Amino acid sequence: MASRKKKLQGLVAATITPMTEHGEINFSVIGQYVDYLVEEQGVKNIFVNGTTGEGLSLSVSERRQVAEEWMTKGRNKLDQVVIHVGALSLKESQELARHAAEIGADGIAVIAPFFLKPWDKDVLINFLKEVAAAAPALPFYYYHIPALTGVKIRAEELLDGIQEKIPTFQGLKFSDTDLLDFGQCVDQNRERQFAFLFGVDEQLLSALVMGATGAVGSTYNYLGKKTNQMLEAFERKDFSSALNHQFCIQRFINFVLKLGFGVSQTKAIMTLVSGIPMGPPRPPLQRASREFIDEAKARLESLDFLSSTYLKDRNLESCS
Ligand SMILES: CC(=O)N[C@H](C=O)[C@@H](O)[C@H](O)[C@H](O)CO
Ligand SMILES: CC(=O)C(=O)O
Repeated sequence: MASRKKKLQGLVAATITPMTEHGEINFSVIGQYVDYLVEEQGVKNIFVNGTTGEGLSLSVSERRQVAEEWMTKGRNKLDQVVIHVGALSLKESQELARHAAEIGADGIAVIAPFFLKPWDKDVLINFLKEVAAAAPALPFYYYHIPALTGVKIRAEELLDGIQEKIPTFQGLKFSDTDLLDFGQCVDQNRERQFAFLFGVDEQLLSALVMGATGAVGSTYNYLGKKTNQMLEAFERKDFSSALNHQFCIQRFINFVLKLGFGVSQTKAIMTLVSGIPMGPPRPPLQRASREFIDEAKARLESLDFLSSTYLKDRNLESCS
């Protein structure tokens, strides 16, 4: 049985893996990154080596080192560190799961294998079970991201009876816009203490209404503070101000989505907002264009997401 420490709640930043200009991992800024998340964004949970962290583009050895560095630098500062250990090779995934347990992580998460794919629920559960069994004391989260894995097995179906197969199952990270599926995951598991973590940042408010207990996302790296204000408004049942916060966040995300938004752009935006150099992404991803950076910066400023004194006197559609 997994050690039932406190349930993973609130915002979880999907960490970026900082890189040098030469494409090597830049471990030296991770300590600063932890402080930035905690102090500037009010975010104390992280999800390491996921989509945003380019986990699948790193070698197993790099993934181990990145996880270790976050554990070391996060000690006594972060609440929970969840390590994504999904891989195409079950062996590698198990190795990473065992390693996460050894270094004292708070949980592991796994995506569906996406090259030779599981074709139905039982096949997928069997794969996940083998990974979970390699870290029998760690809470296990299934990371549902069908648009990227191509594995479209509904989460609701997967969760049906999952605890009998995977005793350490503790929750779901749901990165999809199907709120029927998400709502049914919550509705059908009310008796269980699962964490329901939503992963589409621009739609989080709707997921909160549907019962989300928290959220994992890339934008919480730099919009954590803003999103926390939305969570607080929701908690005190001030839905109109929660909606204002969500619309404000949407205006930014909508803007960058139209320019073309992914991991490379997340790295550029985080560099801009935090001042911590995140570096380029690893191929096949390409660094964000100069035009993207300039436009994103102007937008961040106009929404008052970037502290900029010179803009203060202008007529802003400020969100604060
Ligand atoms: C595909 C992807 O990376 N999704 C992220 C998490 O799952 C989100 O945090 C998005 O980056 C965010 O919602 C913006 O679309
Ligand atoms: C967003 C997210 O959860 C990830 O990057 O894996």
